Amino acid sequence: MKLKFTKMHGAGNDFVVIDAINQQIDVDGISADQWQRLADRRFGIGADQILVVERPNEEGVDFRYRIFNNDGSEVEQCGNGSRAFVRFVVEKGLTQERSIRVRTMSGIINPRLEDDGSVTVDMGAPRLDPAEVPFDSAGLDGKPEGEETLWPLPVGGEATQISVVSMGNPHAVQVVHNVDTALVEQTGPLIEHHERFPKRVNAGYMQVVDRGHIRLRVHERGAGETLACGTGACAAVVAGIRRGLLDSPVRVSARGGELSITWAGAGQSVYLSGPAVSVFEGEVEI
Ligand SMILES: N[C@@H](CCC[C@H](N)C(=O)O)C(=O)O
Repeated sequence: MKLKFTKMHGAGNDFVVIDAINQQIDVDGISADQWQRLADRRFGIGADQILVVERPNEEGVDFRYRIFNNDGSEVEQCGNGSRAFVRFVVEKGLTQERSIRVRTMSGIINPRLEDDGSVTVDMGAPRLDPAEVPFDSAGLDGKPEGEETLWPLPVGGEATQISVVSMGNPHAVQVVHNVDTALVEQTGPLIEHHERFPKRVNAGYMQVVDRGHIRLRVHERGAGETLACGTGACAAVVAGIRRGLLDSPVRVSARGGELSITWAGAGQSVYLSGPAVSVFEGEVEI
């Protein structure tokens, strides 16, 4: 089967975007191996995630957005991808609107393409109950810090203090002194596969620069460390505000670019802003 695709990125988090509206594709018939090959940087196009654009099967939303990590797993949410998504559907003429409602596996999000080409996304409210992440906290002695609970997660023989946040997808966030020297490659995979996270987890490492600025690295579930993670940025800022370390809005410096996060507190939506760029188009055999 031949597929037309667009290669895009948001702050260096890169995507293969596939239009499954104008192409007849049996998305559920594509195996994890085939997604992996498409995303492979040597044998395929190369991407952290593959994003599929579909018509919704319900009223009140404009599109259905499906997300596959480069290990072939389908996941609930992708923040940077949602910015690429709205840019793609506008540029391809799939909508006349610049603000759209999009169904993901974990709910409805609302990305808006601004006149300067940047995108702001209403990502919905964070879910803060550990059971919703999901995180198994049974028997762990969580310590309150501000409105947040810090959990002592044993990682590589050390008790790492983590916050757990769901942005539709699961995140474990820790504060580090310096992101450049944080042991992301070593501990990221251990946290991702930790037995306390039954659906695995994205592991975030946040350095607080000041109350309105963090530096962030994220080892992503199913993709390894990426140059930026949109939901990871939302989760880190939510955790930082709840711990009393940050005030909204917060600038997030990732290795691939800058994001901005706004959050007014519990029960409120998190807003993610940043770039979305088309790189090239092509056709691939899968
Ligand atoms: N890059 C993303 C998140 C993609 C999904 C994640 N790896 C997961 O498995 O939950 C973002 O920008 O949010």
